[in-house]
Amino acid sequence: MDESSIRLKVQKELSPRRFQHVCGVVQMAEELAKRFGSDVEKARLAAWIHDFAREWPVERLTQTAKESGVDPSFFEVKELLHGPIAAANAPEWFGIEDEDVRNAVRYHTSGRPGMSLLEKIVCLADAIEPGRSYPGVEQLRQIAEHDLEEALARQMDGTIQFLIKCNQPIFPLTVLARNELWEQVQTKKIRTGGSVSSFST
Ligand SMILES: Nc1ncnc2c1ncn2[C@@H]1O[C@H](COP(=O)(O)OP(=O)(O)O)[C@@H](O)[C@H]1O
Repeated sequence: MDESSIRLKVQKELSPRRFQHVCGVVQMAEELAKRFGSDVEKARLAAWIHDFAREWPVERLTQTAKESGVDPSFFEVKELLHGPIAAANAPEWFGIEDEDVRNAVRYHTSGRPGMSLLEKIVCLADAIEPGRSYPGVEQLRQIAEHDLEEALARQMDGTIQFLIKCNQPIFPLTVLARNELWEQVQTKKIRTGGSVSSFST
């Protein structure tokens, strides 16, 4: 399926507001892919399909997730199911077989340890696309100008803090991803002789 057919299929599935968000993620993912040397086409494809099932009712999400063989851990946090569902069905729905693209879709909300460059890009693009407005997003965009890992680590810190404040469960892979990203940031700074500044949201 070509990109414009995928775009149309996604548009039909989503509310105008959500579709606008997806367009923003595509734009941001392309920008980040160019900036950090990833495959632009793959970044755009993952961004187009990442929220395909985002507006489905929870019954449909759980039913489809079961039928699609989604990892049981995702059932603990229903808000995360739409990613793995789109990833599992990407070959059938969009003709997308690429494992890196599908993993970027699967983990776009939660992240995971050992994220590929493409996974990091899609995850961050989702959080800082031009339509997003929340305290701290501008600072994340500034950091994303030069450091993908630091921007993503700080974004995950923000999500974790938000979930704690709301007494919500935190998907364990997010914590592992966050720890690993900070380690990557520190290692990079030590190598280049810089320091990590503290940051408040
Ligand atoms: N790591 C996580 N662990 C648990 N719940 C999460 C996590 N990340 C996000 N969520 C929940 O999922 C919801 C949707 O997250 P969001 O990033 O807005 O997803 P999307 O980009 O798919 O719209 C959040 O409001 C939050 O309740």
